[in-house]
Parts: sequence; structure tokens; C-alpha cells
Amino acid sequence: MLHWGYDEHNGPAHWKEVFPVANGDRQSPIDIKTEETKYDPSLRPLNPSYDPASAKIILNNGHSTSVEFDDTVNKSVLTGGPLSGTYRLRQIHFHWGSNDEAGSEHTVDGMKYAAELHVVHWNAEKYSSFVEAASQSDGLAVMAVFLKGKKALFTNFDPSCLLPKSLDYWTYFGSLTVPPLLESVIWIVLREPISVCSEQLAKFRSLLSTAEDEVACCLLRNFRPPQPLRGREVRRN
Ligand SMILES: Oc1ccc(S)c(O)c1
Ligand SMILES: [Zn+2]
Repeated sequence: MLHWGYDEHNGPAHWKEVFPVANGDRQSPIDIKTEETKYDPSLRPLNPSYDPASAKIILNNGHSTSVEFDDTVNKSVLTGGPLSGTYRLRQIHFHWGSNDEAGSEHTVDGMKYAAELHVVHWNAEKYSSFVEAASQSDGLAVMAVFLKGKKALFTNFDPSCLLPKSLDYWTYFGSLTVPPLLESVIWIVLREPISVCSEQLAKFRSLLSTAEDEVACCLLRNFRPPQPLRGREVRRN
């Protein structure tokens, strides 16, 4: 199989050919059936604490656009929520579709949002690097934020914060949604989406999935469809 991507010849249906864990028992994303989520009083509020000075670079890796952060010290961290210990911010990236009607990876009662932000952290208390943490069942914590298409102009949006007003969330044990699909993620899906306008979503689709010396090909979509729940519980705070 060629290098994995999101086209007919190398998309999510093919990933199991190189990454058999694609058929594992804690794959992501999932469809969140709100009526089947279970209230868990032991879940604490999320406590994201980010230092903008830790942002380093923005890049397009051919699968998404991401902002990478300095994760050599505990400058930007996530604690609380379903987590035990401190998880260090590594990077943020987005998933989107070829039109505003689809693009999120997680779905809510079958409903797709236009796109989805992933805020990726790793368990710096127990492990010494992101790579090591990424192979452990409690190694990563990814906060997912839905982006919904907005017809009107953008109003009072604070560019320094990509999080919605409410930090209420659903949480479940899952995996990366891109190869190597490692089943090492504690997913924290914020219930409230943030809004983006159609022009910004179109900007994602103009990103290239090809290298500079190749014939330009746009990254029109980069979302994996929902995977089997396999009996996993989805909790909410
Ligand atoms: O480190 C990560 C890379 C990609 C994705 S989809 C993650 O959830 C984590
Ligand atoms: Zn992702």
C-alpha cells in the first residue's frame, strides 16, 4: 500500500493493511450516542493551562495542519477532567471535510460537524517522551473541539483561545485517528462546538497533501469515519 492518506486508494478503508490495530477494541473516532452516555460524579472539571510562549511552529505534514509546542518542560499542561496527573501540550491540529456538511471525526447522535480541532497532550509524569507515551494505554490525552459552519460574520472571537465557553465534556478510551492508530488516547470531547465561517473551512481544503516538488494535490478531507464502540463506556461530567 502507498503512503496512507484519505483518497480512494489509500484512505481509512485501507489502513488495516499496514496497521492491523485499525480493527482494535479501542479505535477512534466514535459516534457519541448522547442518550447512552453515563453521568460520572467522580469526573472533575478540565483545567487547561497554556503559555502562548510555548508555541514553536505551524506546519502542514501532508495529513493536517498543526501547531507544535515546546514540550521539554511543564509550561502548557492539561490536568483535571478524567485525568490522573499532568499531561503536557504537544501539538494542535485539525480534521475537516470536502464541504461544510461533514468533516468532524467524532459525531454526536450521527451528526457531523464541519471540522474538529485536536489538542494533543502526553503523560509527562509517567513517561519521558511523547513517543514513549504514545505506545502506553494512558499515554495521551486529546481534547477534541467541534467546529460548526457559521454563515454570519465572525464576532467577538478571541483568537488567543480556541476553546468554547463551556468545558463540559464526554470522555472515553480510544486511539489516534490517524495511522499508526495507537490505542493510547484518553479522549475528552467538549460538548460545546466553536464556530468558524465557510471561508475558513475552505482555507483548510486549499492546503496541499503533496510535497513542493510534486504535482499539487489539495488535502480536501482528512477525517476518519466513526469506529465500533466495542462495549466501551462514554462518560460525561
Ligand atoms: O499525536 C496525535 C496525532 C494525531 C491524532 S488524530 C491524535 O489524536 C494525536
Ligand atoms: Zn487528530
